[in-house]
Amino acid sequence: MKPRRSALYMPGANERALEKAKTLPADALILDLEDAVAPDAKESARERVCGLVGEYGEREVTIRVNGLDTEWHDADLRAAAQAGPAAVVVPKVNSARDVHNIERALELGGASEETKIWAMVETPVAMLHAEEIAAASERLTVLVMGTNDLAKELHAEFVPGRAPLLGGLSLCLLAARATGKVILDGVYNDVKDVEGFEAECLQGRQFGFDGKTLIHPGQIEPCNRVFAPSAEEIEQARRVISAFEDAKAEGRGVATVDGRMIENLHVENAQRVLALAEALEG
Ligand SMILES: CC(C)(COP(=O)(O)OP(=O)(O)OC[C@H]1O[C@@H](n2cnc3c(N)ncnc32)[C@H](O)[C@@H]1OP(=O)(O)O)[C@@H](O)C(=O)NCCC(=O)NCCSC(=O)C[C@H](O)C(=O)O
Ligand SMILES: [Mg+2]
Repeated sequence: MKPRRSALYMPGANERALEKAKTLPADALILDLEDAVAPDAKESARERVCGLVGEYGEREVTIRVNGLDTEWHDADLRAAAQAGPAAVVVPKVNSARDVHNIERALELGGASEETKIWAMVETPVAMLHAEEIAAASERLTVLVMGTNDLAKELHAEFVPGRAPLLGGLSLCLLAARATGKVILDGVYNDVKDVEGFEAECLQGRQFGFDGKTLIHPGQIEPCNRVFAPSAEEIEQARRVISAFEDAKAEGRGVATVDGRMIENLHVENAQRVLALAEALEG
């Protein structure tokens, strides 16, 4: 299991941030050529970012290219295919056909099979097509929520608890789980609001997201903490597995731990918790 608790965006035009990220403990990095880069800096940012892909050690390094309907998209994908990041992050993916076009462009650009597609889902159409997007390709491994664009398109307001966005978040989560893909939550814009940020991480985790996308180094530590299993959860997972093993040895398919029923499905959850804990240790 590959931990994706935290994925930090870095503007591709910001040399200082790109340098600083070499020492930041985010699980994944998203070198951004889209929203955070002004039009007249797109080409220099593309060159810089593609040259930096190998500079961040073990972490998963991805490149966010410009959207399919922009003048920069084709050149971004060609350059990314050659640079060989862990994934290209493509904004505003709206259909299976979009995914197929990205896949074809990567193949034509000579991308290695190791370079995956992370599709950003951030429009009303994408919410309604989430399953076909997620299922469109084996190369597509991760869905990434774009909650700023989604709120804009919905004419929704940002409110604590994100009630206006919950329908879209749920549809994308259902699509990710139905197709066996990883899914990352959207960004939290107020980089000074630590409490609000942590509450949103917790909400994302409780919903079932695998991790969250971030915009500032200060968001990494709380995000990694919230999305990692706690010592109590690890201990509980071990107890669940052990109680079920004992029950099975006695010919029973059900056990209890602290008065709660344990069946095979709870064991699968416990195994997932332990797998993530081990991946984080290792
Ligand atoms: C949000 C920011 C503009 C805040 O910038 P600033 O006020 O300059 O931050 P600080 O002074 O607190 O920075 C402290 C140090 O940290 C470095 N830094 C800041 N941000 C990053 C980063 N993202 N990665 C790496 N390093 C970073 C600064 O350089 C300072 O370093 P030092 O000088 O050594 O102390 C800024 O944080 C920022 O630009 N964030 C990223 C914005 C971004 O990428 N936006 C696009 C992605 S989000 C998106 O597109 C949403 C999605 O599509 C949707 O629809 O929802
Ligand atoms: Mg967006």
